[in-house]
Amino acid sequence: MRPRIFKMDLDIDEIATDLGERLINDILEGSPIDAISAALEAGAPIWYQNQLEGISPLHAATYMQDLDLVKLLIEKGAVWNAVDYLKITAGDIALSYNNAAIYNVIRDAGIRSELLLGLLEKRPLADSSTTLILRDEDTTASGSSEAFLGSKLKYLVDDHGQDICMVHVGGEDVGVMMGWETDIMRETVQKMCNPHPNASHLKVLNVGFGLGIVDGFFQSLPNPPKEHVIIEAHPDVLAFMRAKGWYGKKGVKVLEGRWQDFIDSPELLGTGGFDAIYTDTFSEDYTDLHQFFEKLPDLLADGNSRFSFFNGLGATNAFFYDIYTHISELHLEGIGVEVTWSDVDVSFDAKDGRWGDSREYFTLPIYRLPIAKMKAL
Ligand SMILES: C[S@@+](CC[C@H](N)C(=O)[O-])C[C@H]1O[C@@H](n2cnc3c(N)ncnc32)[C@H](O)[C@@H]1O
Repeated sequence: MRPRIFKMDLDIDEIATDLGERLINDILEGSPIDAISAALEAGAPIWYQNQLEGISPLHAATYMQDLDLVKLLIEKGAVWNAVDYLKITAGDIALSYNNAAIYNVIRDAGIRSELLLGLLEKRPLADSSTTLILRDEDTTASGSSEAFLGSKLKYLVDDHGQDICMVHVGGEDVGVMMGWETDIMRETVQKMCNPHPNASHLKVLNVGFGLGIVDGFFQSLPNPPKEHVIIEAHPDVLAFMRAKGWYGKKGVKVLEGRWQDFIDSPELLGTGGFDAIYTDTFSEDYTDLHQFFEKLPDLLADGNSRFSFFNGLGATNAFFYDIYTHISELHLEGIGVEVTWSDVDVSFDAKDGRWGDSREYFTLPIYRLPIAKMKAL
């Protein structure tokens, strides 16, 4: 029996390879949609990625800019987030052709499938080599909260004078927070607090201190917050905060621990709600962010209160970044919170050595900054 089963497996592999290669070639040669549809009906594997470049039928149809075929393939279950050997998705190809119609079809398929599956499990690695980038499992300090909170952090200033908080992950340094994000943090505080009807007595909540950049901007407002709560979980960051005098600042209250430990506690719920809430953690994934979103109705003071978060998931690929941005908007909308987005140009120093030898976790030229508010009833 065994050799025969083995032989059958081989045959099936060969047939799938043959049909898959043929399917992709036919698409690239412009075969009519009816012929492609018939090939799929006859068993040509829609999931196949060719041997030469690792492209899928969806990549091929997108290269051909054939909207109807793209729709058909999506309808038949094409893998919307397959990446070829160069880590390019069909969405990236549509983007490079500036083909909005095809791009939207693929992006919406991605959004639907992620919403359906409910959860985007693990934060993607910049150098992921799997096909399913959004679901990459990462148990290191960059993707596992437990591993991160048990790791040693380094605070340093690089050759460009940039402040960095670093963690060492499997042979490489990863920035937990880097000085180049200062413009993002400045803009975020401006957009959350200026103007605000409670500007003279703001109540602010920030989750994740890092380098203290965003907290520094809150403190630099013309009227520093009346109450400024900071939740921080990492012992090395807490030591840094103590050394920099944050525990003694007027109005500042440091809650030592994970936000999950405090989210339902009287320390937060007893404040009567916050005027501005920001969250920017590390090693957490979209699932955690989504859980935080769901607590917002209890945490925001009123219709003037604003929420923002570091929108950095998927930020090494324009297509995945767009998917995360849309999914967060849809989830926030689902809990009655509406988001407006603005762009922050972060391309200015991209080639200016801001990464050094560390992992590049944000390689896009534009940061999409969210400002969210409870919808008026
Ligand atoms: C990217 S940094 C924040 C940077 C900050 N926005 C700034 O302007 O400098 C992330 C911070 O979140 C902290 N952190 C990670 N997971 C956390 C959690 N579950 N609860 C609270 N803090 C967390 C990390 O220790 C780190 O200090």
